[in-house]
Amino acid sequence: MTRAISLHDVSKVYARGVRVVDRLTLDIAPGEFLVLLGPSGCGKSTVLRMIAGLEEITEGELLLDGEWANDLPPSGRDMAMVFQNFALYPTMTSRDNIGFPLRIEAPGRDHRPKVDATARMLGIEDLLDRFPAQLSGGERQRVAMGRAIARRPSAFLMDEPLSNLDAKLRNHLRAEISKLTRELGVTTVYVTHDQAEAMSLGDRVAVLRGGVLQQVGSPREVYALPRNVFVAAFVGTPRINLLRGVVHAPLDGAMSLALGKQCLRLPDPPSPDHQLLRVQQGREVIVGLRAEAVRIAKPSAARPGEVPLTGLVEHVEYQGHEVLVHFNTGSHPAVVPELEAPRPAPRPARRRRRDGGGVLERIRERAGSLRAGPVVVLDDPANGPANDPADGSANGPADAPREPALAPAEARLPGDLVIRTTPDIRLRHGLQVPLLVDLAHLFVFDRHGERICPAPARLPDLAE
Ligand SMILES: Nc1ncnc2c1ncn2[C@@H]1O[C@H](COP(=O)(O)OP(=O)(O)OP(=O)(O)O)[C@@H](O)[C@H]1O
Repeated sequence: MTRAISLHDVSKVYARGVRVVDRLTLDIAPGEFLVLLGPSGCGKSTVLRMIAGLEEITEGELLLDGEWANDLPPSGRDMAMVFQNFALYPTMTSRDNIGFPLRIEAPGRDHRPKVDATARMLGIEDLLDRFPAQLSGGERQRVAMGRAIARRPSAFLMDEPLSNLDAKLRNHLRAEISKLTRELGVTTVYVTHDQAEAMSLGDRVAVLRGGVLQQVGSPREVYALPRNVFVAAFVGTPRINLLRGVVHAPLDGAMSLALGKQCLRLPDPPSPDHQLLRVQQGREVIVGLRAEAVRIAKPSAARPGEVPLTGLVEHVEYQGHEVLVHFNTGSHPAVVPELEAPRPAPRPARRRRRDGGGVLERIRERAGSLRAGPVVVLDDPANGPANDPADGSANGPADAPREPALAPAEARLPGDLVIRTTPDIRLRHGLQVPLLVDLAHLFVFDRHGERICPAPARLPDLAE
């Protein structure tokens, strides 16, 4: 049996009033492999523990196969957990460790056939008589998996099960977990902060930031259509290039995105997606370009939808099958605080507006809190607050400057634009190189980090 797991508006507040999970809604289908992805401390394990019944739910409801389950004891949930620290009993052999949950469930019965079948499935038959201290990390994790699988639970809850293993073993076990859970057809919720792991394992990936769900979708969706700058930057390697830009939308000519010393000219007439950028005229935005959105080629080689740019080579990273080239294009990178800082910054207190608070403002403030603070920081510590020519103080709280920058831009790698190319192209430091940007792969985010191009599924109300 496999089960549906639903979380509706679930929050977790710890003793001292810290809200670590904030109104999380997620429906996980029977047999689905869902990955909870996010930086350290964003609340992933807390969500998993609430599903397991190891942590009380402060607000909201948990439904298992449609039945209210907030107060169901862990033993009544028929779920198995696998942790990152393997959690084996040191004085038991692998056979006894795997058979332990079976003995608890049905004492006195002969569980050898089930234990043997599980060991065969995991390829660990020859390890059954060893104690944990006589096993390698990978072998221990296989035994831990065996213990979770043996009693055929209706759901697996895995909390970073591979993070204590080396890279090669991790890749190998990742493939095994994927194969195994698919064969068993059991609903799996898997926690990780490793985006590559999330992308390769999940049917869907739920990205969390500061306890707030940012986006849930297939790996392809979250990569190709990230809802905000945080998701765009968290998913994909090398990290997406995020550049500060300004929209120029004259009434009688082509629109363009100014990127520091250069600009990207948009086609005229504009595409429906680009047309939506008109309302941003004069405003600062964040331009997102993945490494594959830019190629080295002369303007004369441009295909439809490609526009020129030039870059000065600052650093070349040879990776064997490909080369990452870091260019200086004269633009300014946008900073995403949680991705630059080793630990997420504490959630700052919300600032009160000087001009008092009406109902509309309170609604806006609540919407702001759903985003768990600014996703991106455009204020440059060196140059003072970002200026926004179109945006006077009258534009309301949505446009008001938010909290100051939390991470220095100096922590970044050299250059402002990283692109991927083939190893046969020889480039040296200091060379000026012609580039072509494929506008089909251009993202534009508003100054708060929400995607505005390609157009989001739900267009923001212009009054918001
Ligand atoms: N029992 C507790 N009491 C108070 N705060 C807690 C408790 N357990 C966790 N937290 C806090 O809740 C937040 C979320 O923790 P959680 O372990 O869910 O994050 P995570 O995303 O799984 O992080 P990691 O990847 O580092 O394990 C953290 O700030 C953590 O310090």
